[in-house]
Amino acid sequence: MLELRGVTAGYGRTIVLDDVSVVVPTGDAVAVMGHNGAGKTTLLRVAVGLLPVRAGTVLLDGEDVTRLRPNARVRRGLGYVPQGQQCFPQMTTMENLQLITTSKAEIRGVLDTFPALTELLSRRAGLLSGGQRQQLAIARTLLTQPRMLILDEPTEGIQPNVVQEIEQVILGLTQRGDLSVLLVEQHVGFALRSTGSYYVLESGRITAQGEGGAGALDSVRAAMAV
Ligand SMILES: Nc1ncnc2c1ncn2[C@@H]1O[C@H](COP(=O)(O)OP(=O)(O)OP(=O)(O)O)[C@@H](O)[C@H]1O
Repeated sequence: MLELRGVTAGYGRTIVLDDVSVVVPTGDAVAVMGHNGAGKTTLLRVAVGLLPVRAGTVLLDGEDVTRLRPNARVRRGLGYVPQGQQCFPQMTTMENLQLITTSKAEIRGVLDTFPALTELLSRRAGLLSGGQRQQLAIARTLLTQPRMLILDEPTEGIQPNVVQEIEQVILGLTQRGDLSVLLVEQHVGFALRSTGSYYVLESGRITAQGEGGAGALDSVRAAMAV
């Protein structure tokens, strides 16, 4: 379980998150939605330890990790896929995976989740499509064996015709049951389909929260229209 409790954080003199609390229960998937600049990425950076809090606490499986560095949080089971399909472009798909593990069994395991990558193992990551690179970025993070996966706008910058492919992959991950997922998304319909509960973040504050599913669409749209 990941819990952000009363978190305030920002950059320089600017406060971006103001007393924000979010809970991702073990095995569940939670979406955070909000307009551009609402503070979604900042929230994830705080969760991962890339940005210190000014007030509040970050708990991972009940342990206070607020002062722990990102690598210590990764060792405790946190996996982070930042925006932008980040991989090493000059290296092949396989080399990108082998930077995380040389275990053939583990790589085979992750390729079962991303069969589209199997055909692309010898292709340089820089030559993959955005959707393929996103799958590689998620696959690399899964190889670190996270219990809590944090995804920052995985469908951003992906061609509309492959967004659905990414959505299916993420849906599979959120339904695995052994993985908790915190997902930041602008595609409200997709975010609600793939998660059990949601938060709306606007101007650094949580303005709505509830259970996910198609029934929540109107409430979320109303909260985001304000
Ligand atoms: N490194 C930084 N230094 C200063 N201000 C920043 C920095 N990163 C983000 N901000 C500001 O913090 C605010 C929140 O940004 P953040 O990226 O968290 O929002 P977001 O909801 O993820 O937006 P988007 O959907 O556009 O990614 C914005 O006003 C942004 O300009």
